[in-house]
Amino acid sequence: MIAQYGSAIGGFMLLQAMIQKYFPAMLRDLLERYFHKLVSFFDPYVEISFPEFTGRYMERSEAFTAIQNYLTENATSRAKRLKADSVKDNRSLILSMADHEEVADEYKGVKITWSSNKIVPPSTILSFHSVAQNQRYYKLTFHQRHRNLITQSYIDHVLTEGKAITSKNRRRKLYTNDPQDCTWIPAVFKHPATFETLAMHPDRKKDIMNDLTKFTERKEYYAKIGKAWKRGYLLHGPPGTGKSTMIAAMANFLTYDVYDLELTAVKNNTELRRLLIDTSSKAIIVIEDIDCSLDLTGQRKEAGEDDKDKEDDKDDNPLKKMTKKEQKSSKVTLSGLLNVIDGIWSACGGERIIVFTTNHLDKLDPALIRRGRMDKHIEMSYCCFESFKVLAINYLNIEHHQLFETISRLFGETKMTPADVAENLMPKFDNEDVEVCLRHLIEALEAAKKKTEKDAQLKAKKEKQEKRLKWWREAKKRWKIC
Ligand SMILES: Nc1ncnc2c1ncn2[C@@H]1O[C@H](COP(=O)(O)OP(=O)(O)OP(=O)(O)O)[C@@H](O)[C@H]1O
Repeated sequence: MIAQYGSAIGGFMLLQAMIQKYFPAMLRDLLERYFHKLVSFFDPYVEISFPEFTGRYMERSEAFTAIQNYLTENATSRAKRLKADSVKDNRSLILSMADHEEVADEYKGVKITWSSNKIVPPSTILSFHSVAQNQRYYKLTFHQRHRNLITQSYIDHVLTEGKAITSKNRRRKLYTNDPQDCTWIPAVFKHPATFETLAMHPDRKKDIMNDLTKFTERKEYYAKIGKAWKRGYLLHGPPGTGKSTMIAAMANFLTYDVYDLELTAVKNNTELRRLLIDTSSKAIIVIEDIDCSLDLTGQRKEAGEDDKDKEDDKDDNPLKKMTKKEQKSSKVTLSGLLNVIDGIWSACGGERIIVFTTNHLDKLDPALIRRGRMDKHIEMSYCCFESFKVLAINYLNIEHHQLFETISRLFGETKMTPADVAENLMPKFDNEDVEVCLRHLIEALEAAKKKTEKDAQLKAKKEKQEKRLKWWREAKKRWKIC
């Protein structure tokens, strides 16, 4: 029997070799086509392959990655042979189907089979072509009577879900601009801030989250109204009120990358444009302390402000001097910045959020922050009792305490930034008790209240003196007293 099988296989291989050698290519194609038709007549199953690399330059297929993630999440639990593919956040392994493994999936009552396959290269010599051949692919098999459902709906469902999982699992990046060669330097973005841990009134947080969600869902709307798919946020408020924390919370909420743009390190408008074009979609572009970054108000200076600048130059503070020097070495102008925010360049790339932060809203040029450019102005203000409750959960893990009443009253009487509140709430020693931390905060609030009262008295005294001086000057003029 073995001899018979051997000779049959030998005969078949001889026939195949003769067909390949002597039959013209066209005739060979025709034979293959009829052969496949004959096979499909007896086999009602349809197969679709999704290779790992596609295109002329063999780029990694987005569909392959999406399917891989979909199967990892939905079907891999049923596979018997798994492969640990990569490490997620250095904590857990991502398991995917091993090569030549099969799993079943179900969609609207229809059974579908996915198999993971690999084309083994004929030779081990690595060349461009052998890399192309050494690729994995997923094969989708289903009965031909479900062809419409699978091609028109199931594949879309798999790709959409897979892409959502890809973006959820993706390691996000924090980019900073390199002053030497006008490129972005990436680092892994791992800021733990979320809207849940952000100290702010819950209603305001909800409003911001709704605004962000609406923005991400409005691709078609932006296209319809002929606007680039971008939104500007202006975060303003005193130092330590959580502007940077808010940006991290936004990035974590949207799962976007962050591009931290240091304007003083950008030489001119051309470099600025190049950097902005280089950002990916799903990105938050941040310019912190925009009032200190550049002399963007220069074009609208009022008389007398130049003298003030000269006085500032005389200032001994090295930090202030350096900022001025850096400002002078950068030739980015207000119009250059406005152009990248909402000019023709802003339409390059996909969804993007631009965030400016400032401690001095009044110092900014109105053109820079007008609605349409900076669509949403968010005031980051001093800590209120609602914000304190979030910090109490974050730092002390408590939702209520008998001292909350005193703290609530003190928040109504004085101002303290969330950064200062957080600092006072943080236990100084390992075994420090909750009450001790709350008492620290009460002491700090009372000290702040006293200081505010003293400052108010001094201010009132100064105002009174100025008023008297003014009255005296006018009186001298009126009665011509020398
Ligand atoms: N609203 C807040 N919610 C939670 N933590 C906060 C908040 N505001 C400040 N903090 C805490 O204070 C620290 C400093 O806050 P952050 O850097 O976000 O303030 P900022 O307004 O950006 O300050 P600056 O204007 O000086 O850059 C943060 O690391 C965080 O721990």
